[in-house]
Amino acid sequence: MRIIDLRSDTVTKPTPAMRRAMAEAEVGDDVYSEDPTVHRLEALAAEMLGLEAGLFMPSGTMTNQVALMLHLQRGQEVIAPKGAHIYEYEPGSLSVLAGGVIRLVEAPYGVPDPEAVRSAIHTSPHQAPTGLIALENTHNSAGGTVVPLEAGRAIQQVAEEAGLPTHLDGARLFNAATALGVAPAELAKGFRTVSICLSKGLGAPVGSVLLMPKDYRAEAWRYRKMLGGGMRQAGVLAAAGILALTEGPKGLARDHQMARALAEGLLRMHVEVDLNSVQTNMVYAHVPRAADFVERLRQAGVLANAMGSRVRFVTHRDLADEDIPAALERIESALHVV
Ligand SMILES: Cc1ncc(COP(=O)(O)O)c(CN[C@H](C(=O)O)[C@H](C)O)c1O
Repeated sequence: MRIIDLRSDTVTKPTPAMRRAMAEAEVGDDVYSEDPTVHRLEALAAEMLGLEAGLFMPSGTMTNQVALMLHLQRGQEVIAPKGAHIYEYEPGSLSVLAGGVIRLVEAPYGVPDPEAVRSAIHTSPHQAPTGLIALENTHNSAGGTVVPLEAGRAIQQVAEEAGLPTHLDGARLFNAATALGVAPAELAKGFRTVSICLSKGLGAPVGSVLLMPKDYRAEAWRYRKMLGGGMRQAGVLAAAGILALTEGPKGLARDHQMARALAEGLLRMHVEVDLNSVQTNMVYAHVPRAADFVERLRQAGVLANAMGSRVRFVTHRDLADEDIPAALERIESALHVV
């Protein structure tokens, strides 16, 4: 039986073209800044996102954490939307590495109200001083929801008035750009630092890029080295990353269509899904005893993740057209197993 893997878009495997590019990549020691393919990837990412410099890293957790280390002094606070990945799934790194604390603000569908952000900014000497405002686009635990341009701009305005920098966790920024029909650079505009993942829907096997002002790069490089992220002949990975940027976005609309079809199929089975939150390649379903249900799904040949009281399904490029209808059949059977 074909296993249908809906756990995450991180499960995407490199395409044959990526494997060829990896095998043929021109490489050098990137710790000595001598890998030409890494340089090409970083320059391409910076150009596509409209920021001055990029730094290639092994993961999105590392690009986020290096950004937090760049922005925060010890004891400072970052304001972020409730459910932010930097809080939920980067195991306390913010406190250990940047020495910071986090203040989560309500964020319906991943979009905080600008006034809620403004009122969360600390000014009293008795409180942790606010050092950064972070957003996440798309917002994973809100459902893979997008932060529209005007909403992002409004929050950047609040940050600017308070003299604060902003960071964008853009692990799935290209999904947001596809859903909104805008260029990724439009969504990145105005943020001091932007993290993008090559290894999710864009399909690269490994890696993320942190985009930033060029005068930040030396310090970011040092933090990456401090975390053990200095890589040697990383051009083998960067070659796939270049194809992820140039070819990956083309397939994202299909991922979103598959997620929509999955959500509508679940609703037909009376599974609780908020269709308004299905905006890109994720579907969160409220199913009683989510972990048990995910186990029954595994036995039926569908892989998904239990995220608290919800089950998350993520569509991606490696799914075949027939996988969503097949998954729905298996999900229905798993629903009726007592
Ligand atoms: C918004 C966001 N920002 C950062 C990251 C971290 O990227 P990696 O460290 O996994 O490369 C993720 C990964 N998300 C993973 C997934 O969705 O399967 C898990 C939850 O960590 C993310 O969703």
